[in-house]
Amino acid sequence: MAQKPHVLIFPFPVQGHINCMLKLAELLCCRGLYVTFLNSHHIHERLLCCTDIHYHFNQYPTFHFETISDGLSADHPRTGDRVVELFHAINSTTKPRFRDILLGLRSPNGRPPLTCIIADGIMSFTVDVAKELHIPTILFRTVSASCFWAFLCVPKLLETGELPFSGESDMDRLLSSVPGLEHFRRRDLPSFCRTSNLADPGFQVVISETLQNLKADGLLLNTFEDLEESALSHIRTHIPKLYTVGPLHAHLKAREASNAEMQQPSSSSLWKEDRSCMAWLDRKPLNSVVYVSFGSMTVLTRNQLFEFWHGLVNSGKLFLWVIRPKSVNTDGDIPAELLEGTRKRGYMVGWAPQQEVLAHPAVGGFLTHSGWNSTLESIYEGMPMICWPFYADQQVNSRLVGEVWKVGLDMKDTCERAVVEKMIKDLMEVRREEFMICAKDKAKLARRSVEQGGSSYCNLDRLIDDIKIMNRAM
Ligand SMILES: O=c1ccn([C@@H]2O[C@H](COP(=O)(O)OP(=O)(O)O[C@H]3O[C@H](CO)[C@@H](O)[C@H](O)[C@H]3O)[C@@H](O)[C@H]2O)c(=O)[nH]1
Ligand SMILES: C[C@H]1CC[C@@H]2C(C(=O)O)=CO[C@@H](O)[C@@H]21
Repeated sequence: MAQKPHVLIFPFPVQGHINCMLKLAELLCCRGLYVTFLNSHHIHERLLCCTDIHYHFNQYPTFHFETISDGLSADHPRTGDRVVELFHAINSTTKPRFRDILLGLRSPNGRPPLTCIIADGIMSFTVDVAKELHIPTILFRTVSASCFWAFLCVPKLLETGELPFSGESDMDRLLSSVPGLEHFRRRDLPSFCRTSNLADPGFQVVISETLQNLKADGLLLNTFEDLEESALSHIRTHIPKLYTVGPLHAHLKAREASNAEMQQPSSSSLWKEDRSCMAWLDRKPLNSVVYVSFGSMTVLTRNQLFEFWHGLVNSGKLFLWVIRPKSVNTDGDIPAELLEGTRKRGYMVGWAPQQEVLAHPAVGGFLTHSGWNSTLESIYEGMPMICWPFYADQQVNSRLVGEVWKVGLDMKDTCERAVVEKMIKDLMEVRREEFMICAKDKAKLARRSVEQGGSSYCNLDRLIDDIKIMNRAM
């Protein structure tokens, strides 16, 4: 009889990628598959220091962590503004070492040989290395289907002359030459497209990675059919083997709810969660608090910090704000009215248990950078959003929120205090009803997708069946 399948999961080493790929790993372990999860040394150390992840995964005898260098020094900030350095380091250091890891996993100690790889779609070198060793690879792109579609359309946009555009010119012009991008303006394209220089390294990396994704044996997306129907149907014309299995955090929760033996989900935070904010929320009225977080990679200028801060204080609403260590320079004087407004109505933490915060009855709105995990977590909780995208896919996601799903407001490209104040008042009071109707509707669809018989539930089954077929063919 064939041994159980063994999958190597290899995320790009940043928080937003680790979170959803660990959820996938756990879902596969629940179904009895062997999983080796390949972390960078840096990420792994942070996880060990900030979470009980080792203890949590001990419940799965088929799970195993491996580590590899990301090629950067320990003190590199690994923030969004310096992500190109991470790409270069991975290319020069991680890529050659990845081959050795695969060779070692062909006959690992006490575990079956590798059946296939599920690697991050932004590291498509994995497909080439695996092909050499005759190992199938499914890529997991952790962005929205809509963003992935926008990336796939870049060659067409170049051909029709809609790209490149120079500087900040005519940013509100709607795109018109490519099907599936009708709702998007220039400013809603991934931030890497905001360049007149086609040799720009950020632009080059993401576009060439996206085109390379077509050579994998399949593509996984952390989304669900009812949320991004149009983008998904366009992608399928290029990639028929497409598995939508999201929202993964909810998918795992649903499996846990139906299996009394499974432990509660574990945190995979790279910073220590400050749980004191939960007690603060417990003392606040229903739907009264604006939760503010810009994710794991955003950096703010001092001016942006103060604009947001004034806007929040002037809105008169309660707010819980995550200010990640080293994400902004907070040295120097802080205006007295901000300190006073925060003392009366605010609470700040370095890192929060975000999924629990979004599920808390006191929270009524989310001011977010529109990272894809945060967007899905908010959708799942029926939480309306104000979006201030920082970079990459976030410009696309915030347009989906404001214009396509109508579950909030897109504040992109400004954070003037008056705009922040007005949008908070609109979200929490003036236009609350209209946002809540759409948000509740999307939340219902999200929950249905991960229940037995739902699209993501069935697609995960299909993924596992396909992995079993690969295993038999070995
Ligand atoms: O105080 C906090 C703040 C965030 N989170 C969690 O951290 C994750 C953040 O992920 P995401 O919202 O996707 O943002 P980034 O960390 O910025 O993620 C990167 O990866 C994402 C997936 O590809 C992209 O969408 C983003 O643009 C990219 O910056 C989420 O699961 C949050 O729940 C916490 O647990 N506590
Ligand atoms: C590091 C960022 C550059 C591109 C990556 C990405 C993707 O297109 O897959 C999305 O968000 C970021 O985390 C990645």
